Amino acid sequence: MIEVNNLTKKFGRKIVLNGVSFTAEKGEITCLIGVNGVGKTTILNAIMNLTPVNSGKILIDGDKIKKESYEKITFIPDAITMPPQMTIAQAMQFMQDFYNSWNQQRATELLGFFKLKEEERISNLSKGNTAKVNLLLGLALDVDYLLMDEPFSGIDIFSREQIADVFTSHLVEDRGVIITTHEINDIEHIIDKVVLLDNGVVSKEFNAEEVRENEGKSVIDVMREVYRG
Ligand SMILES: Nc1ncnc2c1ncn2[C@@H]1O[C@H](COP(=O)(O)OP(=O)(O)OP(=O)(O)O)[C@@H](O)[C@H]1O
Repeated sequence: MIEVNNLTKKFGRKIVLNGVSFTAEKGEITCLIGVNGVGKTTILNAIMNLTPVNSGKILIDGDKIKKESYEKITFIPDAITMPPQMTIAQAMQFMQDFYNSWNQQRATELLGFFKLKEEERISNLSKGNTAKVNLLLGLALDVDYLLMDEPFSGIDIFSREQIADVFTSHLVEDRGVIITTHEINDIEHIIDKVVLLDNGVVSKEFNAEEVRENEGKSVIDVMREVYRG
């Protein structure tokens, strides 16, 4: 489990996170939702220890993040970090050379799932296919937790659906996934837990299925209540 406890973060005098707490379980997809600039990326960076925080505590399976933690948690940023002149095959080789946790079998399966061609250059890919390669490079690592920043942002409906399908497949099951988004159209069905962020705090944390069953409400219904008051 990832536990985020009372996280505060300031940039200069601007308070971006003002006591954010939530948990994300293994085997579940947790979605951090909030408008642009609410601090979603900052939270992921804080979990990975990529940005200093002012206060608060983050635990991964009960431990503070340490060197070994990077073998069980990975961060997939919202833009691909591989040089554009690389082919997909070269990017995969790079990852294999760099990470002990690279799983070539899963990578090959993901290539097929996303219908990507290894010999294609990253610079020649469409936006949707670039997003898929970016996800492939992260999902092919044998890690327990995956953090993904806006994996559905700015891509067409068919690519969104294909990416959503990968989340409900065996390629992701059993892992703990945290994704961020500012809109949940087309992806509501893949989400287990929702963390709504507003004004530097968690305004609501809930299980999507429970709210659907017990209150007959969709995630969007709850968002409307929270954000529109
Ligand atoms: N390095 C930085 N220096 C100063 N301010 C920053 C820095 N990084 C982020 N911020 C500010 O912190 C706030 C939160 O940024 P963050 O990128 O975490 O938001 P977000 O919710 O991920 O937004 P988006 O949906 O646009 O990606 C924003 O107001 C942003 O301008």
